Amino acid sequence: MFELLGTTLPSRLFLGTAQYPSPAILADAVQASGTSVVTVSLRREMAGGRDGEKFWSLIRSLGTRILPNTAGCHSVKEAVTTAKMAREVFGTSWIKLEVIGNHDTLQPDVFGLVEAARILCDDGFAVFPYTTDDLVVAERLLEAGCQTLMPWCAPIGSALGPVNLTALRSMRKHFPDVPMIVDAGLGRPSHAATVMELGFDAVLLNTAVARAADPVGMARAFGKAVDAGREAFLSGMLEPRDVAVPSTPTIGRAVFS
Ligand SMILES: CC(=O)[C@@H](O)[C@H](O)COP(=O)(O)O
Repeated sequence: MFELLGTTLPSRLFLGTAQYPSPAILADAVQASGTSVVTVSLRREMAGGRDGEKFWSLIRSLGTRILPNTAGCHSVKEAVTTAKMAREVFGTSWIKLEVIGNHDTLQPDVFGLVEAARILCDDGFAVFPYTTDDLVVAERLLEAGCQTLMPWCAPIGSALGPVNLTALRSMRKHFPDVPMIVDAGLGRPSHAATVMELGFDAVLLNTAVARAADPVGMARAFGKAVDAGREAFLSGMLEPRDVAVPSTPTIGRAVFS
């Protein structure tokens, strides 16, 4: 169980809803993963000309909490407007805030992010900011009113996994009480387990499941990896050592002469 902003979530895996081969596979993947939160891009789905209301109904029918996002927004104004539309469409004040600053890396524009976060927090939103692993930016987001952080793992869609474990470790250490969901760039279940072992509260991913050869199987695998990583974190892992330490007793060995 995961207590997040006064809500109890049964799973620590958040799943994106884009790029699945079909709506039926999306629904099956969500179920197989055990996720309790799905994120949906208002702007991208509308721009894609999907059958709007039909897609929103499918999302609502999944039985999970919905975390709308501002994916595809490149300015503060665009992100704020999209967040307000999402609040109306889905009846939630939760918003995953993305303000993209670079076309190639899809890196967040951290200046615009802080500005948009402040506007939305002041307007009563619970803002989940998609950010880098920069500690100063994280401080500014918290000062702006965010109660959660979503540090990146790697560029969106890259499947690279945690490219800067040292920075992620440092984020966790500096903000031990802030719920942190590692977002984007996870490619394999082992990546999810790795960040959960560091003590992060949850992970959010999309591409690695939606574009897998078998999205339903991959969704299930990610669900298990998130649980395994969390349990390992809670169980107290050994620190790696440079020297060998026998794992079987060395006293009382049989002597052959
Ligand atoms: C769906 C969504 O919100 C993505 O923008 C998110 O950041 C996931 O990234 P991946 O697709 O790399 O998992």
